[in-house]
Amino acid sequence: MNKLKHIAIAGNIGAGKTTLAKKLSKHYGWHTEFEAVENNPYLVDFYKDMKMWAFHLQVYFLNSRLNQVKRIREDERTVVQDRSIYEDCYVFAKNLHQSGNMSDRDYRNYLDLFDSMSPVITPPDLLIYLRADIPKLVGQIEKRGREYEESIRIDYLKTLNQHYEEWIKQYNLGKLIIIDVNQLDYLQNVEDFALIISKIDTEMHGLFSHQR
Ligand SMILES: Nc1ncnc2c1ncn2[C@@H]1O[C@H](COP(=O)(O)OP(=O)(O)OP(=O)(O)O)[C@@H](O)[C@H]1O
Repeated sequence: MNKLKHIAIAGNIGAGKTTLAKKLSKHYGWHTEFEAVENNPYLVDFYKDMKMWAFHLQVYFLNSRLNQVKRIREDERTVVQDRSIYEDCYVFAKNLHQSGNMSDRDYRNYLDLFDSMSPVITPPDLLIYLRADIPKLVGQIEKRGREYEESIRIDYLKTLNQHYEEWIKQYNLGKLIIIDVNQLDYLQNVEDFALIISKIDTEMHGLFSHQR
């Protein structure tokens, strides 16, 4: 059996990471590490003015995610993490730079900081990427009704999705499961959740599980 100690769930805003992390935690008895959303001192300002707050927010997320990675490593339990540190850098920061919301010098500064941190970043044993198209993301963002997310534009979600696909195509730091969640409702539908469990069980116990 392949022991999984650190599982990370990756995916765009509204993909359903938190819901899945909670369900997996209940099913397997895994401990959870969630994103610090409510106490985030920059998120509300960032959505009002991305150009002004992009760098501050990215540094905040990078630090908070590094602390998560350290806690997970020190924890004896198996932990499921809601979003990996790689997404902050290779999806969100990259997207903000390419869209002109983060200047060249801020982006270089950020990448240097990420490089300096990289010796202490350990990748998850298993990464579960939730792939979702724009209508699904929009539907779920609307459903949860966070006021500060009302200003999110379709373009922003689209370019994030493109960066997600580029990143996942070359991801080779550990086991990877890609789940297309467009037609799934693993919160309400037992069969949909069972499908995900069977994929994870295959990685843990399967004859054909392999290191990518
Ligand atoms: N590195 C980042 N750069 C910019 N925004 C970020 C970053 N990381 C997280 N966020 C923002 O923080 C908020 C919370 O993250 P998100 O909604 O993706 O998590 P979640 O609530 O766990 O999502 P899910 O619906 O998949 O459970 C979102 O508005 C998201 O855009």
